Amino acid sequence: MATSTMSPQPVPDPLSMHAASGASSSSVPPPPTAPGGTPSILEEVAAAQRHLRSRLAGALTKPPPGVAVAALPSVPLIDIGPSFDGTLESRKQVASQIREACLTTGFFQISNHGVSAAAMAGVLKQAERFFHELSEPKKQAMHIKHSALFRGYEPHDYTYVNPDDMAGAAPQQETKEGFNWGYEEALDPTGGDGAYVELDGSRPSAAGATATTTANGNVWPAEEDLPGFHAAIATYYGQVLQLARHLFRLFALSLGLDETYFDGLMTHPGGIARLLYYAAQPAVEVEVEVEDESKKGADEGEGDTDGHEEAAKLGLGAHTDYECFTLLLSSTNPGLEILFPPSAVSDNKPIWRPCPVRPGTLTVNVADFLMRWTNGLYKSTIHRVMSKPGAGERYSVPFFFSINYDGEVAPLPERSVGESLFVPLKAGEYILERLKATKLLEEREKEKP
Ligand SMILES: O=C(O)CCC(=O)C(=O)O
Ligand SMILES: [Fe+2]
Repeated sequence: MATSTMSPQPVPDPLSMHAASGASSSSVPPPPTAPGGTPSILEEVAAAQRHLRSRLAGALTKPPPGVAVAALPSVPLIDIGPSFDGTLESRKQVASQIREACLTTGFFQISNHGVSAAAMAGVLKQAERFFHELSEPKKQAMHIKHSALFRGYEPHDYTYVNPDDMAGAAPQQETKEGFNWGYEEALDPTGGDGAYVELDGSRPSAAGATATTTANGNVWPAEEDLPGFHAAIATYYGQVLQLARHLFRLFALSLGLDETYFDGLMTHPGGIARLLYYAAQPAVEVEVEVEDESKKGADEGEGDTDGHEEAAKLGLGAHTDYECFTLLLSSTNPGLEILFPPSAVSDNKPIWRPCPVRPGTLTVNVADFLMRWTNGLYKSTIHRVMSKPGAGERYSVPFFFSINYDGEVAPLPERSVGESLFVPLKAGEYILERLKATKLLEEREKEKP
């Protein structure tokens, strides 16, 4: 079991906290006071699950009667183009918009981000080819059960991002299928610093490499099976990785830190990425409720007033992400939903809202490691994917940006985030434990020594 290096301290419920300064304190309970002892990452994993469960209980799926969609929280769009113009002034101006989004929704979308339209279209096209053109035996040969690091092909029912979905009276299978890979120096436009370590602290070993498995444990389809696949993935990954480094400098500025504050922690960053596929669900006949026009949404991709929500299938269970932040590219079919925290406008209940579809943008969300590092100041917000009948298939490419997995993280300065309640730990240890918790219980049993 991975445990963090820490002195005995209470275990805060990381997702229920608000920071000493600046955080929006939307009905968050105080952190539980644990009786002495050494808290472990496993306890934090359990706390995250408890938080998820409590937020899901009583969550609204529709605006309360009489509340206009426009009055509900949404996902801001930030034009980050000016942050590339070479002036600190412009970078600070973009950083302050990022700060506002991180303090409130924890989600924002970015335009003029520098990832080329060709790279985005290319990786989405490869996602389609992977799930439709590669034979079942070839996919199964890359099954993630062969990887200690969750690399390769993930059938829809092997992991449950919300473990509660696999248990209880009404277990719900996710519809998603995935293909996962991680950081490699060969995919990093900077070439890295030669010091990459994996989630579990291991160093890539050439001994493990084969024609389709790289030294760091990534598994790729053979070139003859999907010509051009690897090249398109590498192009997109390189661009999105560099964008993530740029964004992390803006995050540093947004926290009132020097913009190079995190630089030494992203020389060989963790960067798991996935191709995700949500199969189309056949259209069904539904009674369509006639809505009051004034309640209709101004957001793109609303799509939640069409009466199909009851028949929707769970694409990916409700969860928060684990790393620092996620950069998500998706096809134009809607499906991503965000659980906004309780507020007066939603009767003080959490409320599910669709994430707007804004072609050409990338969606950014704060994840749990950054949330705990910022002492709860930046919000890691629950989200899920629902596949609605007749909405067509959906592809997405999340990129989960982490600092170097072996980077020991000290609390951020008190002037930025208040007096931190979090204990230092290594990013890799934390993320690996969160990933393990998504595996089917029987799979975890099998792995016990
Ligand atoms: O497919 C999507 O739109 C979201 C994916 C996601 O939230 C995840 O993989 O963590
Ligand atoms: Fe996610």
